[in-house]
Amino acid sequence: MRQRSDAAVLLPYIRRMSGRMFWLLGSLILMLATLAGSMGLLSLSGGFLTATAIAGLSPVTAMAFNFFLPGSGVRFFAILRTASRWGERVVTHEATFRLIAGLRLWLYRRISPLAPSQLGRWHGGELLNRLIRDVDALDNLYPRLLLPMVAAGFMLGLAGLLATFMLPALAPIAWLPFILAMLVIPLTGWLLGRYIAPARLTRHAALRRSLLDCSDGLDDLILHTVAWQRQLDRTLAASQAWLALQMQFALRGAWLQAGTQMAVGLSAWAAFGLGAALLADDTGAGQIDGPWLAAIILLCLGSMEALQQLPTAWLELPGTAAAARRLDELACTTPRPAFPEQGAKPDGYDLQVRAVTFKWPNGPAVLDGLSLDIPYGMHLALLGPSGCGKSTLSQLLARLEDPDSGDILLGRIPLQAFDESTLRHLIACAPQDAWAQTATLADNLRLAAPDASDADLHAVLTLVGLDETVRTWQDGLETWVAEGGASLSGGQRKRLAMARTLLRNAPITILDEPTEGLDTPAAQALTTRISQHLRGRTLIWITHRTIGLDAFDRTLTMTPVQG
Ligand SMILES: Nc1ncnc2c1ncn2[C@@H]1O[C@H](COP(=O)(O)OP(=O)(O)OP(=O)(O)O)[C@@H](O)[C@H]1O
Repeated sequence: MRQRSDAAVLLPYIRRMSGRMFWLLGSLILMLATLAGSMGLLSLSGGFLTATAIAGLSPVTAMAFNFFLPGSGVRFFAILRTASRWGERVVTHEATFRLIAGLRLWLYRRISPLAPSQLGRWHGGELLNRLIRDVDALDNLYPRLLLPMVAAGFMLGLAGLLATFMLPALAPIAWLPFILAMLVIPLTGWLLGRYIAPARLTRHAALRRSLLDCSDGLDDLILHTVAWQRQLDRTLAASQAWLALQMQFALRGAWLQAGTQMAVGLSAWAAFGLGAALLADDTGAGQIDGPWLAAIILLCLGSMEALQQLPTAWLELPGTAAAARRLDELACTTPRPAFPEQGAKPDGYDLQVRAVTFKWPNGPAVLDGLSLDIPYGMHLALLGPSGCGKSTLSQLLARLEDPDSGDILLGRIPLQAFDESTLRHLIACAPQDAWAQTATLADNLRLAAPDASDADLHAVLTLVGLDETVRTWQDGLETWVAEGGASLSGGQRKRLAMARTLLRNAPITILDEPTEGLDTPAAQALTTRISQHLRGRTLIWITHRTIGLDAFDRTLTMTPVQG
């Protein structure tokens, strides 16, 4: 498939600026004022100093010379430059933060409906990279490229017009900074950055992935010395590859910057050479006098102020487009289980699985024509050998995935008819892999029920057999849980996730391997307690263990799909 051009990729991101027009316009006006201040200050000062020097040649002209008008002009430009520079920084930062925050929000909205298996396509580090680094890369587009381009185009065009009007012979030189800004720098920068800027981005992503693998798999990797050494070597190689590109990129940026400065310097010298030949003599013959010529030369030099951001911004532009492409890839993924905005209301809580088949993308066929009735209030134990599809069925029931064919009905209504919020209120599910947020224990529980009181939390912890332990901890419910639940034992993490699910008080609860990591008496006690607690509501209990199964209304043993 042909890759879309950088312009086509970036256009939608430029359109997204429209919501922040007020801030962007403010930023542009202040940027223009800063440039006018800087260029005016330099040019007027040059003209003023030259005029003062000439006036000082004779006492008569020195006495008659008006210092006050140009002096107040210099003061005006100096104050304008300082004040507008400060304002421009404040407003441009505000505009950028708002744009980037809006962009992040847009991206989160696009990816939040994606199923875990869809997001699982990306390495965790890669996802992080796209959410952080790629979004940040787009700030090159707004405050470093588009706004300075518009401001430079306007001011350098104006300066070119002014200089041409004052001395038409200087026109080719006076328009040089404008041509640099609008043509030479964009073209050279884009060509120089065409391959290196996107490669810099992908190498950085590779480095981040490798580093995250180091930290995520630290325990395992250290235990396998060879693997650890190999991982370190890989990370070091990724780091060196990225640094090499950084160096090349910086070098190209420096050359482009130096080339721009040299061109501006040469234009000032050319203006000096050409203007000197046209300088008015004592009799007044000639096209321009000394102070005006000095003003024009310094105006040429002052144009560097308008140009200085552009080389790096253009060099980075292909990288910015690459970042936008990577964001598009994420944002344009169609959510597989798509939920309606306004869904059906439940008419009873009986679950019916009708001839369901399911195969994971690039994976095995897991369910082949499965049919199952789970009337409301039934406690069902789901057993079967590892890999037969128990967790997959729970994901279909919770609508994290949709069946390839067949239907799942809740109160005779297909699951697809419910909006997400309604469905999540009806079916609570604790997946097999228990996850914990880096927060306090109470915060982790209140993810499911933000208004739950401490008494509610203790009650649900008692149910899962964790309350006694928590009460022995110095900070009790306020105990800090380390990243991914690393400060908890496997069994504690599991029970925390289960407690969170039970807090939801849903009519249907699915618990995947709830007794994993518990000894037999503890597993038996937990099964009995939860079964009693959920009596009258539906419970689907996925397990390998046969402990406490007499508490269930029905036991179903799944078998792997053949072939
Ligand atoms: N997200 C996924 N992407 C691709 N394949 C998957 C995914 N999840 C599960 N599978 C595959 O589907 C099959 C059924 O897995 P599942 O987790 O449902 O089995 P299970 O019966 O719950 O196993 P266990 O008792 O070991 O938890 C397995 O072959 C597994 O490799």
